[in-house]
Amino acid sequence: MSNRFQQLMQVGQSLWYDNIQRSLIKNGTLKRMIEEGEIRGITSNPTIFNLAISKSQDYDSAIAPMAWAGWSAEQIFYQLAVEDIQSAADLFLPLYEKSDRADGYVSLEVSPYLARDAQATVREALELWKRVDRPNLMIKIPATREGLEAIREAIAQGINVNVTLIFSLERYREVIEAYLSGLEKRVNAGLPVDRIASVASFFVSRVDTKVDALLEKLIAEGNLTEEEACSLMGKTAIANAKLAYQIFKETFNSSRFKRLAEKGARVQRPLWASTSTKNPRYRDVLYVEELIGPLTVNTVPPQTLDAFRDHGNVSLTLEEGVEEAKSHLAHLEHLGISMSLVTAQLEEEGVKAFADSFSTLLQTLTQRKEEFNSSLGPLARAVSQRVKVFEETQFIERFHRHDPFLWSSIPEEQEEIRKRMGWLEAPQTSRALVSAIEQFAQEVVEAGFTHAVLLGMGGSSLAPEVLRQVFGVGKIGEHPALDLLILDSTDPAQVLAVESWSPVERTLYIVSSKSGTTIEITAFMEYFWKKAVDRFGSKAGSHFIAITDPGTKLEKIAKERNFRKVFLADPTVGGRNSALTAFGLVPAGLLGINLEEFLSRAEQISRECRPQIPAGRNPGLVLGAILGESALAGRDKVTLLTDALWQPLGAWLEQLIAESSGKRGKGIVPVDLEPLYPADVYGADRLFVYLRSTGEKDDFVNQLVQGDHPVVVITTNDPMDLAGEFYRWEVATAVACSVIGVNSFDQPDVQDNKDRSVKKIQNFHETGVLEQEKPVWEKHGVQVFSTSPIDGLSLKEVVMRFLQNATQGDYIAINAYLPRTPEMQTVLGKLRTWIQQLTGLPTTLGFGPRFLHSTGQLHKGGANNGLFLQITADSQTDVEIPGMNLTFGQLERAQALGDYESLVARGRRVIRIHLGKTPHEILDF
Ligand SMILES: O=P(O)(O)OC[C@H]1O[C@](O)(CO)[C@@H](O)[C@@H]1O
Ligand SMILES: O=C[C@H](O)[C@H](O)COP(=O)(O)O
Repeated sequence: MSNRFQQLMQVGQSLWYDNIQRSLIKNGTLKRMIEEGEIRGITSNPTIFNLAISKSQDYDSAIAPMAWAGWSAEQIFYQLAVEDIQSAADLFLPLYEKSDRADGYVSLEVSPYLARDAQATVREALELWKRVDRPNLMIKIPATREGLEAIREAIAQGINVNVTLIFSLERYREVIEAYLSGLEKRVNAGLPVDRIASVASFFVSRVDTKVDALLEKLIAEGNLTEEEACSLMGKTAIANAKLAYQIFKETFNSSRFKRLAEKGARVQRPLWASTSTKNPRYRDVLYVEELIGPLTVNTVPPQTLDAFRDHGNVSLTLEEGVEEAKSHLAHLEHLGISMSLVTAQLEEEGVKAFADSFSTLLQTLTQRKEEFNSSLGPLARAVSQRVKVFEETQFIERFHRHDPFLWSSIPEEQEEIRKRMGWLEAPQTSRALVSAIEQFAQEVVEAGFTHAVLLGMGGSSLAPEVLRQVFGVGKIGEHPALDLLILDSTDPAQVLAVESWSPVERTLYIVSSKSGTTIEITAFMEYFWKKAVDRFGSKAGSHFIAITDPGTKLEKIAKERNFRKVFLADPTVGGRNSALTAFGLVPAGLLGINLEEFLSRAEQISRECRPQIPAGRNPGLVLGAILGESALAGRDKVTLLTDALWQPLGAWLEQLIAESSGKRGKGIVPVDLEPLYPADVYGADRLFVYLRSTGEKDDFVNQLVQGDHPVVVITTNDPMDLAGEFYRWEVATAVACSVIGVNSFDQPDVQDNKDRSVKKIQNFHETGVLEQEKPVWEKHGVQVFSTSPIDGLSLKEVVMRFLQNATQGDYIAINAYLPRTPEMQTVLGKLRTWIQQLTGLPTTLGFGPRFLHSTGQLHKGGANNGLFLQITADSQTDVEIPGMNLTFGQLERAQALGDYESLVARGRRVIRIHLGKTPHEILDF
């Protein structure tokens, strides 16, 4: 603590901060200021909140759900204010306790509209007291005539009161009287008074502003010399305050107060408010330096605090010049400046100014709310209705109780659901993993590892991939962290590409499988295990780790093979909800991400999703309402728009949304990385979600909104917010599934695909061929497979014929069993645009077998509104999978064929284009 702050405290004055702003709370500034001893309390008022909310974007993410839920501007304001006040109060709690409840208070003002209504003020004061629910809260009540009654009653009811807008000495006496009689009322009723705190905010600078102006007027009228006026200017406010302090001393030294003090009552400290210097000709710390004395508080705005920190002087000034103060005021009266008139006007103007600020704030909020609301366009009504229903039916309480009826009434499914809700608490429970992961990360970098290859599919691999792309490679202690590549393809070219990326002696292989039996992952493991054994012999295990559920086959293998480490995952969390468990956190730790901070971001949002929070303020719940209502309204294509930072998140969202929702003939179709088209091209089956950081797509979004397309904008720009997004979307997806009526936590149709592939492989082992139908079209080495005849002079024509089957509401999925290289993505991206131009329909692009663990479930289990263009090719090189009597190329083909058959079996519209050895550029129509 700097000397100045220490000295101030030693002479008995507490400095409070006349400022509140969400960013100060979130970014740790407030905590630091408290810990460094700069400030010992906080005051807010409607003007401060207006500034905080209207002039920043700090509150937008909180405003959004409330706006979508249809809340009024006033409801939104109180929610925001209460949140800030609660968070600030929590930060001050240690000081409150350490100072034996002398300091550490945070003030929240009642609505300025109620300043003339005693009863309504008390009602609101009690309501806010209850709602904020913090012992170190002070409710600010203006000291109007009507306010005095409210102050007395509020004190009598046992709440802490900061009496605000005191200007005159007469009113100050009345304020003290209200305080004392409020306490006496309690004592007479046999109630305790020792926990009641109160301050009387005596306004300072505004008095000078007003009196100085009157002095100027006297000069202008020729009734006062400039010299005399100058000797009077800038002195009235301090004189007034000094006399107020004398009243304080007198009253609280009285026997009346002593009787109360014996019962534990505390003095009502004078608080110097309005202490920023308004006249730039005056010293910027004038109203601090001149009012220093014991048992007082001075609340200062940021610029005054900065000035005091820089050059404030501390000496006991408050009791100096009391006589001069009296004669100063007498002099003014003599000049015809009536202090009672001045202070009455100030009170009137003060009430009006706060009411005006409040009105401006409500107008701003109304405007923001309308912007958010209009962005939902045709969905706005249904969404707000849905949130109301959530509130009425205690949806989120049931959600947190893991009530399976929210998703299914089938007993077996319910049993499974009950076991799959652990992710809700992951931001808290996963903290237990942090030190082990950090230690392990340190160990591997010290052992010389520089690369990690994660072998996983779907939920076990997509979160790590997003983490790598969003965060890049950080540091672990002094060492660079590991660079990370995901292998989630059985395409031989991709397996080889991963192999050549990773220097085998310095690569850690992470076998990541919840079930421990996923065929692709087993194949990858065997492939790299053999390489490691060939190279390191019995030490091969030290290059491998596993992340898996307890008791899986993988755990057993890992132990047998002496893996460097096995991280056991939480079995109550399903694969696609596992980002914040070991499946995401181990790779995150190896990338050098600060896990404590990462989890605390998730925790922040998880707190907003708790049952104690009103439904309309719950960001996950409201987003879920939007996704669900949108799907019910036929807008089942959730089209993801992203700024560069969040682009990688799309793939993770795709698997979460598609695999969770796409079943029983229903589902939400995520459309990721689709090229942008003019707004009028999109159909009425779209909901857009814009994951915004820099606002690159703001113009495009405006066009969409103007075109009446619903758009949800989520703005975050710190990579650490990824943790919160994982959580928000997990909640939202589960909620949306409940709205559309599907079980979010199973993937019934994935198994069918797997079974068919396994059967194909068995058959292959018996016959030596992978069984497939006859092509219905063939030219220049390219074959097309379909259940119905199809013809055309060229491949392009065949595809066009196939696409003629599409109608409004359909989507076209390109499912490519090809290596996921940038070149391939470009060619298939062009194909996507071509299809879109031809059909006007949404398109998706997935690489097999990766998408089988993502959108694959939706393709088969969702609504029958997909047309599937499966593409396969003969790989140029192939590689053996050790111990499986199979190559990766054969496995990939078996999976493609299984996928195709599974689609056909479900009556889906599908063709397979087999390119054979023909270069994929042929698809560039
Ligand atoms: O982690 P595992 O059990 O290997 O499963 C990988 C993926 O396969 C699925 O079970 C089915 O696609 C996903 O839900 C999961 O994320
Ligand atoms: O409690 C604090 C007061 O609301 C604040 O100090 C008023 O200051 P101002 O006169 O600078 O608006």
